Amino acid sequence: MQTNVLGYPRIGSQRELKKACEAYWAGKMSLEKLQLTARQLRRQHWETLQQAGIDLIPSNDFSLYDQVLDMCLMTGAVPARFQPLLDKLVSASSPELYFAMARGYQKNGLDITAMEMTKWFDTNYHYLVPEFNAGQQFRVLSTKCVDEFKEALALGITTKPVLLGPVSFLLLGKSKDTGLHTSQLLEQLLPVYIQLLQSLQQAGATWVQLDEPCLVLDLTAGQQALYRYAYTQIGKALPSLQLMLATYFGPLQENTELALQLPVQALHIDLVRAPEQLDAILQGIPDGMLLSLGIVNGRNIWKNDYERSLQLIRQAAAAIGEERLLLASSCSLLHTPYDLDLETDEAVLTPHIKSWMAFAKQKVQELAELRQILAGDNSLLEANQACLYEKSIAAIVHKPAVKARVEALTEADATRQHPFHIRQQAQEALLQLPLFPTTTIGSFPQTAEIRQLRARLKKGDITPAEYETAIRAAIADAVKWQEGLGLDVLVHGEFERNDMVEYFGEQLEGFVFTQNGWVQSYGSRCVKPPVIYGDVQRSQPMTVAWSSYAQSLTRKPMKGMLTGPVTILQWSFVRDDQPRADTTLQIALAIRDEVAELEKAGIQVIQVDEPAIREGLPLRKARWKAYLDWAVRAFRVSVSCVKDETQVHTHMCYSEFNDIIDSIAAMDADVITIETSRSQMELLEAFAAFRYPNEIGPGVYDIHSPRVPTITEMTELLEKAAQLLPARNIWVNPDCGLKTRKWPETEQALRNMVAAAQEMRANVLAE
Ligand SMILES: CN1c2c(nc(N)[nH]c2=O)NC[C@@H]1CNc1ccc(C(=O)N[C@@H](CCC(=O)N[C@@H](CCC(=O)N[C@@H](CCC(=O)O)C(=O)O)C(=O)O)C(=O)O)cc1
Ligand SMILES: N[C@@H](CCS)C(=O)O
Ligand SMILES: [Zn+2]
Repeated sequence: MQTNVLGYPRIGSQRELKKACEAYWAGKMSLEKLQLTARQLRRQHWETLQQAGIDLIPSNDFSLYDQVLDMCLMTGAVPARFQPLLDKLVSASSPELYFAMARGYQKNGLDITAMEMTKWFDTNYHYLVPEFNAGQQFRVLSTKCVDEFKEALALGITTKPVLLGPVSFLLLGKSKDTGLHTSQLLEQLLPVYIQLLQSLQQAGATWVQLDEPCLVLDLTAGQQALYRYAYTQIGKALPSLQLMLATYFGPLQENTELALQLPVQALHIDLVRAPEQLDAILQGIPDGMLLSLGIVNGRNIWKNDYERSLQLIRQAAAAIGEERLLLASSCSLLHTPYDLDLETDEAVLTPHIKSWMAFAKQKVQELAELRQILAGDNSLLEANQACLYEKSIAAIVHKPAVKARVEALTEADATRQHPFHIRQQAQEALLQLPLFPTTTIGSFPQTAEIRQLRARLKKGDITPAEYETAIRAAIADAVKWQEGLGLDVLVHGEFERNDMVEYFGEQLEGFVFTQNGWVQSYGSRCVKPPVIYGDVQRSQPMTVAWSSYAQSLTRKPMKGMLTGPVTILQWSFVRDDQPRADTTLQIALAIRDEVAELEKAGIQVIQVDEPAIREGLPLRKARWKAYLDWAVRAFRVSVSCVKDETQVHTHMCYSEFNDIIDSIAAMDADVITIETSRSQMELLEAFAAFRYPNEIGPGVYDIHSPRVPTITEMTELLEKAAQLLPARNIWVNPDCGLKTRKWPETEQALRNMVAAAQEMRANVLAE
């Protein structure tokens, strides 16, 4: 049986790629050095996989920024606004155009906005959204996949190039012209894919993996037909190239027959997310097609349950024969950290919990071990079973009091004392805010100085007291500064947080965190998801001291700032021994305790961020309701303990809510702040059509760009909002937190934002 890895992390075990890219962007590293770093990383990854005995080693899974952006360059799908950079493109491998598409370009008299970024399926990874126009032309502009294949070959490693398949590439893209459906472009796109595949074959590739994750979505008959057309054409053009069609993140369901009919040599299926699909696949798989069994979880950090994997492998082997099977990761390992062996500090990750875990490098070993077990090495199986059994009964995992508290939850615990219209009056009386009140989403710039403070604290170079004094000083500055700008509801700035999820994970029982467990979120930005291993509870206040201190510095309302239960769950590595809903309710109770304590400490406005609620939505519509029911309930449990006059905010970004607006309303937050500026308030139409009753802060400027929005731009957006919603319900705020921004642009942008709100107030008075 062969082993197969769909993709490997690429940011570097010490985040070498992040550091190199950021240094290159800052003009502190040469292009040659950046390219050398990238080459070294690719080599390390290939050699790691080779040494583990993996048969199908991926290439072109590496990316300087994003694999979908790479595909745009390989197919020449460059949006027209980048034409000036395309015109002066010296070499296809020059990254100026590439990084401009990812990050925008404000140089040499040009001001070009970046491509839009959105979530990669239900993960916390973000890809750049391909943009297509009516006159779209495609051509091979970059030969990255061929270059990297040759690079590995020169090292003596024959790899399996990985490309995002043509249909998913189009379906994940966006049409920029009304009347154009991205699917209409397939015919023009295919010759470019065929040319790339021919070049790969000429270079010596025998296997190519085409990722088609859209096959696990609800597809229309038209979209299904695209698959038939695309793969028939590719199959005809390249009869002797072995294609592996890779599906992941869910079951094929009604697309099973379609996938099995496509003229490909192998199909990869995700048996971690969807083991139930194996029966149907085995029944329908045509003679001669190989099956890659995705049994090692690419989305989590727990050791594989060998017994369970072996059952699936044996079932498949009995049906179609061992020689037609490949043992594989469920999806790319991009979503897991590098190497558990780098977790050496036992005070951070105890050896006990560490013994239950596997990162990317260990997962690759697991594939090799499964093969050894199949060849008769029972000791590996026994060791694995002993470890998993010990984990299942470990006293540190189970806390009966936590389970009992969740079970005792009632509807009243998830319901505020009075309906919104009564609360709104109480809050208006207490807070005395002007019309169009201004606020920000929570974080202010996480400068190098602030991050270094934390790094020095970790190293023991400064004491906790010195750290606290420095963070308090940053908060005091931020409070004064916000008062100076004239903002109405202030924030403390979140300077004490490394990350909005990790910070809570570090303080809650039932969580552990890691030293090096970095995972790419987008481009050079990484997150270190905490690990939920057991029942969750709060043993001490997590934010109250910081918020109370900030409130003590001002008479204006200071927002308490928390991350919501669904987002904490979604952005952590979760335990795999109980339903996600149960874990979320445990987190909700911990947040509820914090909310109650903030209120007791005199905080009148409390924001509970839920940016990941949309991302957590199941990929198939049929499963939405069940998810939304528990997700909304968890949010309500986390905030419903407060008095009517305590104003509960929530915040969401990267969100397309049009089809879940009723659930957003059911969360019953007094105020919701949302990302809307890039879509020109499009989202508000859904809120208006639904007659969304509570208050809304539609983002009036994009925080992903250093660009400072003008007052007029923001008043225009607010005018649009005022046409759709009652003025009484509108807040004025940016799209999201400002942690990735620098202070000078933040100050100018917020100054303009306050001026825009003042103009809106004056207009209302004049009417
Ligand atoms: C809102 N978003 C978030 C998502 N997921 C999260 N878990 N958190 C989020 O906020 N998903 C959706 C979006 C994604 N957006 C972002 C935005 C920004 C980042 C980001 O900036 N990440 C940082 C890492 C943050 C962090 O953990 N910082 C630590 C450690 C910092 C560090 O690197 N320290 C240095 C030493 C200090 C120095 O010299 O500068 C070191 O260790 O070498 C901290 O602040 O303490 C990033 O840099 O990538 C992520 C997602
Ligand atoms: N309060 C967080 C929300 C990010 S989604 C912040 O401001 O960064
Ligand atoms: Zn946000």
